[in-house]
Amino acid sequence: MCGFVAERAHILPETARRDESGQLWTGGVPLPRLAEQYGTPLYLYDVATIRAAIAAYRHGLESYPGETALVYAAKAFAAVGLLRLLASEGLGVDCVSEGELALARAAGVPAERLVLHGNNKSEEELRFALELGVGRIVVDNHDELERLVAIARSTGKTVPILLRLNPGVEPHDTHAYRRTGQLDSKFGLPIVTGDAEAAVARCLSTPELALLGFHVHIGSQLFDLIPYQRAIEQVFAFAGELSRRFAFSLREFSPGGGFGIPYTTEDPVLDLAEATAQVSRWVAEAASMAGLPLPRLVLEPGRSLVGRAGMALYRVGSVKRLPGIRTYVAVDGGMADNIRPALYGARYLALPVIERADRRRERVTLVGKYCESGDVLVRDAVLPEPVPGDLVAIPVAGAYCLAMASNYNLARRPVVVALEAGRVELWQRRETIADLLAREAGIEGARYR
Ligand SMILES: Cc1ncc(COP(=O)(O)O)c(C=O)c1O
Ligand SMILES: N[C@@H](CCCC[NH3+])C(=O)O
Repeated sequence: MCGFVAERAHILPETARRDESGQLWTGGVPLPRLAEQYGTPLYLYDVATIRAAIAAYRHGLESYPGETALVYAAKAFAAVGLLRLLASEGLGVDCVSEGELALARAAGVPAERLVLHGNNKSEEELRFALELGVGRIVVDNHDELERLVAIARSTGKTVPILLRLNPGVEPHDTHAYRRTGQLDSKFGLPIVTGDAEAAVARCLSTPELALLGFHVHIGSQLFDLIPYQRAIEQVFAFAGELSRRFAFSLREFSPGGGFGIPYTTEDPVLDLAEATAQVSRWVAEAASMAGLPLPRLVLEPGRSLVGRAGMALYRVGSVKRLPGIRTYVAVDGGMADNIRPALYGARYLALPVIERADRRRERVTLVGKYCESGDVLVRDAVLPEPVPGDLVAIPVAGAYCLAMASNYNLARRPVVVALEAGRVELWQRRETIADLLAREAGIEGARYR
């Protein structure tokens, strides 16, 4: 691995390297060849990086003296190929819609390893989840609870649930849009207002509901772990209190997901194994302080399992130089496949897929091809003086890029491949124009060519 890759090792997939000719490789595959074969924009996933992240979580969970489980938050990125891989590694899947549930089942994830989340689950979603026999429904609010009671009564099923609590803890080190633990949030039953307790009482008086425990998720892209500690303390103090007053025992607890990952070389780095071990210890301590037996501990990471494994490849199509102002380098993707810079001001690095020692380096603004001035991928990319035809890679594109992709300007969503030990596995083909037209009414049989 040359210095260029070494300096960026923690934001590149684990298997990334540059060969002597300057070509970037991942998973034993030369990326220029990959782009040639599958076209661009292309999203690749390095399987070794995903496996390493799972191993780090498992290692951290060894610090917990009770039963544990890992559940992947599919909202970060969902594809059958990925969910199959995760299921084969023993993970469950957190879903937030019928679509995600269906995809997970299609991938063969056992229903009992599925968890249904959401702050406004429809009756159809709840019924579908019960039909599948999902392992947990995480109830977010009173209205949902009543909906679920009615469905459970009509189907005669007992529903295994967790209550999502709002611990009233605000993580400050992330974008406001990614905070969920504060009282002023649409998510969860607040402890402080008595809503959580009312929901527990409702569950305990409803034989169709099997209340197994509590869930909290305080936010995403978090590096400071102290808010986790405070949320865990809140939940266990509440659970301890409940267990003294009701026939309630906390059998399961999930502190959700949310661990942050670096996107650029300036971002902090959280050691996943250490952070997991820390949270595990806090949960064990909080249970002991509250005089409760150890619950099953369920972690629910999304971004930190797949973010670093993913990389986007684009091809430059036009270069516009405004001397003294800036150089716009436009690639063949942009905000339709990665809305994060526009939505959160998220920062990324751009790397040349082929290093060109013969070209001077130029600071440029990497933009997409969509009809929005805000369609900027990287504001201050440094690349070998770009020309049309160049390939550009954006690392750490594995989470919440394609997951939030749109068909803006009727863009076709990119192809997705997984790379491992020199093998390429197609996870999702590129969307076709026929896919885009398929939902249109009144054009059956019409030709577009
Ligand atoms: C309930 C829940 N669990 C898990 C996650 C995964 O979070 P992250 O991708 O930050 O690990 C999210 C997303 O923020 C979430 O809302
Ligand atoms: N989509 C967000 C995070 C939200 C996590 C889901 N609750 C991101 O890209 O950072």
